[in-house]
Amino acid sequence: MSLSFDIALCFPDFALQVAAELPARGLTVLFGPSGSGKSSLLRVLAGLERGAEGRVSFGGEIWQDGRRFLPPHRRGVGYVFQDARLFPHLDVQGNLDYAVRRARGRGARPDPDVVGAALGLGPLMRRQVAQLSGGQRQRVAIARALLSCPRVLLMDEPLSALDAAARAEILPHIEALRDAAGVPILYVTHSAEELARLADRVMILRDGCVRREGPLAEVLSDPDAIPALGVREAGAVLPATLSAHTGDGLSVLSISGGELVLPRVEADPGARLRVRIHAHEVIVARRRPSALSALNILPATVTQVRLGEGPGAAVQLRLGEDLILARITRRSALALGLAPGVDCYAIVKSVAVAQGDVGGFSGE
Ligand SMILES: Nc1ncnc2c1ncn2[C@@H]1O[C@H](COP(=O)(O)OP(=O)(O)OP(=O)(O)O)[C@@H](O)[C@H]1O
Repeated sequence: MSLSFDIALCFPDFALQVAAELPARGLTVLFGPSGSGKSSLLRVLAGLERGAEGRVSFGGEIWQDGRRFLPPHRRGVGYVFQDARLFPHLDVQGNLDYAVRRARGRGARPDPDVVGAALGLGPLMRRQVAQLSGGQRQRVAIARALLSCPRVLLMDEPLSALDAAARAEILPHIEALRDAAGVPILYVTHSAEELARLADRVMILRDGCVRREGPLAEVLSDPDAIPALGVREAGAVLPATLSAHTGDGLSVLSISGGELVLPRVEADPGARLRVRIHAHEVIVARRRPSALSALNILPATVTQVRLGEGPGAAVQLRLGEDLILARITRRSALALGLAPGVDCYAIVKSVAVAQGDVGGFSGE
């Protein structure tokens, strides 16, 4: 069942006005600068902002409309915060059992063993909360939210308090959760890496309003989305299938526009993946270069060119059925005569795609 809302919330110095419909399953990333209203929107949906006006409904059930207001505990929302907020006097099993007890009578409950396995909690069940690392605590918090049988899962920067190693450890678990949870997930982050790895859909908020909303591939390949993502972070995400590993530490991925050779990707041949290609790592050539160190030289066609006000230009390229972005200088875009319809080559260094840029594919 989908979650739809059209809400307004006014604080003395800030106004939030957002309307959207989240599909029945899949993960929507709410992305935007600090103070754009991301947490406030989650709080409204959870029923934690009595001052919010407008309408919120889930499937056919009205959560909020005019004077009607369903309190938080009757909405069936799972909430994961930046800090895990576990019960410190219980072990991991005790924390999960609490969620299972709370969920009683709320319909189909996920199997605790399956959730525990998906989040890698098996060996941790008898540990006290104080004996867990930050990443482990967050995994327990996510499992607990799921076992409470939520109809919607709200995750507010669940990885922001963790270091890079803990984030890398937990991201594959959230990918698995996204594909298995079967409920709408709204996930707040400032991180373009989490956005690229996890989102099925993206909603970019700024100053309390939605600036852009749509499927991940569409938003990330849009030159207009670059300012919202930041020029160093912008880049498209391509679906890929791992074809083979080579003897010299590389992996070959098949994409709709050819093959990508990357540093070894830890997955089995046949695995469906998504690969993020940073716009500033793509070089554009009008002729196929030779004697070049870069391993990926892919035939492409220019679909859009946006000249910036400064020295930069954003070029959208079609590679097979997919779109990628190249961020080059305005001078190069003009010198090469790049314009929609022009055939060219997109050149991507293998090592420009890091481990964190390759994630599990979501069966959208
Ligand atoms: N209870 C409140 N009373 C008054 N103003 C508030 C209240 N809660 C939030 N605000 C204001 O609303 C705006 C949006 O805050 P919110 O926490 O939703 O932003 P955010 O996008 O989640 O930011 P961050 O990424 O820093 O967490 C901010 O200007 C904040 O100061």
